[in-house]
Amino acid sequence: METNDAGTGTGTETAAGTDAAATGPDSGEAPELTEAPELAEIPVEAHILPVAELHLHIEGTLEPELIFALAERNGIKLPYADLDELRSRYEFTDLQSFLDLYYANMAVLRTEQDFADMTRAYLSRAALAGVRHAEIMLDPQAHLSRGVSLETCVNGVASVLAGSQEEFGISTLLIAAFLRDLSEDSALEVLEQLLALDAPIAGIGLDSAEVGNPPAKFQRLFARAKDAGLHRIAHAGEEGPPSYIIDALDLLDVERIDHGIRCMEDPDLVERLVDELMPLTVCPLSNVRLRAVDTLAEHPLPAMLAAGLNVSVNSDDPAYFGGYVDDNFAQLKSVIGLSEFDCVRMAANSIRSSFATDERKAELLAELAASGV
Ligand SMILES: Nc1ncnc2[nH]cnc12
Ligand SMILES: [Zn+2]
Repeated sequence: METNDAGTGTGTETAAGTDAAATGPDSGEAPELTEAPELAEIPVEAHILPVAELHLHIEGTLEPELIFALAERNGIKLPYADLDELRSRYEFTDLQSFLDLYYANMAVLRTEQDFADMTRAYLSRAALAGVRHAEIMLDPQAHLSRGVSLETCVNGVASVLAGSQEEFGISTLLIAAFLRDLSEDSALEVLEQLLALDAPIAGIGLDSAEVGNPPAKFQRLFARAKDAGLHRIAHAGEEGPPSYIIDALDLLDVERIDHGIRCMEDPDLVERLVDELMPLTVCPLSNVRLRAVDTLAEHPLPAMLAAGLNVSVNSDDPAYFGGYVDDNFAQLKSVIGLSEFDCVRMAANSIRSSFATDERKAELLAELAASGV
């Protein structure tokens, strides 16, 4: 088997080849992982609320153990000697410093089996965190640019999502996220390929380097997605200014804003978001690790709740940011004294703001009401 070097992936390449066989490992049945990745330590919580996870990048769930296991299976030489050396890189100064490592580590994802194993690992951990519905983003362009085909990444993830309710008790939807530091033409090309494949996607998202890549760049993409009957979400106001949130609403017609924390700098925008009940998928541990806020104690979430915004708690890239949804809730409780009432309120927000069917939402809200908190 060929040995590939990791560490060269980037979110700034143009989507290119789509033939995994050209650069991937030997074709044929992938061997099962011999060693199951160890789960992160699960905090013992008195109450784990049933929630919907609405902001989750599946590639951001690649735990260090799984990165090493997949590298070994695929004959890829990692630029880290061991787990400790890899973990020592998890000190981020901003979004881009994280994205560099996030894209580099994707080098270990070569086959459908790899994408399936990553997805299964997330769902088994998420079930313990109380996640009962998950809307999962996948970055197809980040795989195409490495020579991994759309079919490989989409089928690998989707094959596990298809059975997620039976296997993990989690209903799921797949969202194709587009890299905003690439061109709109590249995104449109990939969206057309996804539609031609009849890929099981419920919507599109917009992620990667925010500043300098405003929503205005992607108006044709979002119009096409709406035309195709797809849901629409976008990262906005994570590092970018409040005007990016306004433009995501006005120019992209999004149904949810991912992050959105910088809305608090614009009182008129806050009033509008409250009036429109616009969901904001907040990721507290992510914001601290990417230095969007200095400390959890200074996170705007309490002010957002006080303003009446429709906020939910999400994990973003849990393998990189120190925790899953339950960890986010636990730290919010212990550090900023978030009340049980606000936790339940945000759990209900997450369910109501999801793209699940009305029937599934009713089921989950009943489960939340019966959870005894
Ligand atoms: N927090 C984040 N912001 C923008 N793009 C991302 N891709 C993965 N995580 C992201
Ligand atoms: Zn995100």
